[in-house]
Amino acid sequence: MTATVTALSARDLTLIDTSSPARRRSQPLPTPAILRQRLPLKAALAEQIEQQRNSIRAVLDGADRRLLVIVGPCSLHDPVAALEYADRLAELNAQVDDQLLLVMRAYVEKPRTTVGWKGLLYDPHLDGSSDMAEGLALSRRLMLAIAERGLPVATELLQPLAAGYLDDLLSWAAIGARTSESQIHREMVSGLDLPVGFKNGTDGSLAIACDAMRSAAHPHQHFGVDDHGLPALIQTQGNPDTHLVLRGGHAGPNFHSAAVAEAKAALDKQSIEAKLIVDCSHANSGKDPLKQPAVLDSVIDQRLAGDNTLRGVMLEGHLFDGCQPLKAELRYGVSITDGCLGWSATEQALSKVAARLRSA
Ligand SMILES: O=C[C@H](O)[C@H](O)COP(=O)(O)O
Ligand SMILES: C=C(OP(=O)(O)O)C(=O)O
Repeated sequence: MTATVTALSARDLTLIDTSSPARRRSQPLPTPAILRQRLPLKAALAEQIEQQRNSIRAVLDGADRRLLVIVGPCSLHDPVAALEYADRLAELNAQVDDQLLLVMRAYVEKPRTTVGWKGLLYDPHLDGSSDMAEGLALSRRLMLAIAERGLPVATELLQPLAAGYLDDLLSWAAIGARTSESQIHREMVSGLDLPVGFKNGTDGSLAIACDAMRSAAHPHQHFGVDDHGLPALIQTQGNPDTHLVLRGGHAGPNFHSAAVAEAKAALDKQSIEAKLIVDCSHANSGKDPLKQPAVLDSVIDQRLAGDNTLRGVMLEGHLFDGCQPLKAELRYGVSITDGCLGWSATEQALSKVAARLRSA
């Protein structure tokens, strides 16, 4: 029976009448194994990524006193602009890496409050054609290119079925505010060999992220698909490298010292060590990207005042300030999802942080 199933090729699968319900149609995609084979991760780059994961772990554990900075576009939509951003970030990295551990946001999946463009992985031509086979390949190519520039790659893992196409390239991942409470995401994290941040809920709830960390630290047995696209019982070992990302909530920001103290108390209640990342964007900036440097400054003030549980920050930055609606004529280097801080303000803000930390 197993032999029959595993012998089916992608072409055979297209010939099977799956009697799709009227509201659903399906189209085969390459499996994770096939995509990884087509766009392989070479041994030297795999070694670099392993070292970068360890460096991030060391910062989060407090063994390395640098500040983790996860920075980059809200979403990647234009490969040329994404790589220009990566080149600039790699250049900045050379000047600040004594104080900051820079990681580039390479977000190819976007969770939507209702509907909207769901990211490069889903719709790489930005026109609703949903060429997901190309989206998967392009996402992998871009992440490889960013990693080849020496930068650690971060992304949000939104669709667990998509993780297997990309997770070997990641040094850090987020579970977003809309999915931290999901058992399926917690199970997935439990099987990932990389540091993962759980965001507080969109309503500001810390408890769901604390529960998520405890769940993801455990081994799980769960339903999934293997690298060859076949249904599988997945058995995970538990992930010890998770942490809380404070992103604010409906009631307002949660980066001020009182909110940070509240987060630490919530973690302490569940006996989880506090290793905090503050997302300077989203509800912490009231969705005004230009307010991110002020949030960043406040985090650095708290760190310099002695709070060494603040181990990292996240910033949404692109080549130019703001955002634009997704339409035919797009401005180069401007986000098509949440507003971002432009490169010059980002560079200035991060250079200032490095200088402040250096002279502390
Ligand atoms: O960071 C991105 C957005 O805040 C998130 O994807 C939700 O976006 P939306 O509210 O525009 O759908
Ligand atoms: C969607 C994001 O964040 P959050 O889950 O906090 O809304 C993001 O960082 O792109």
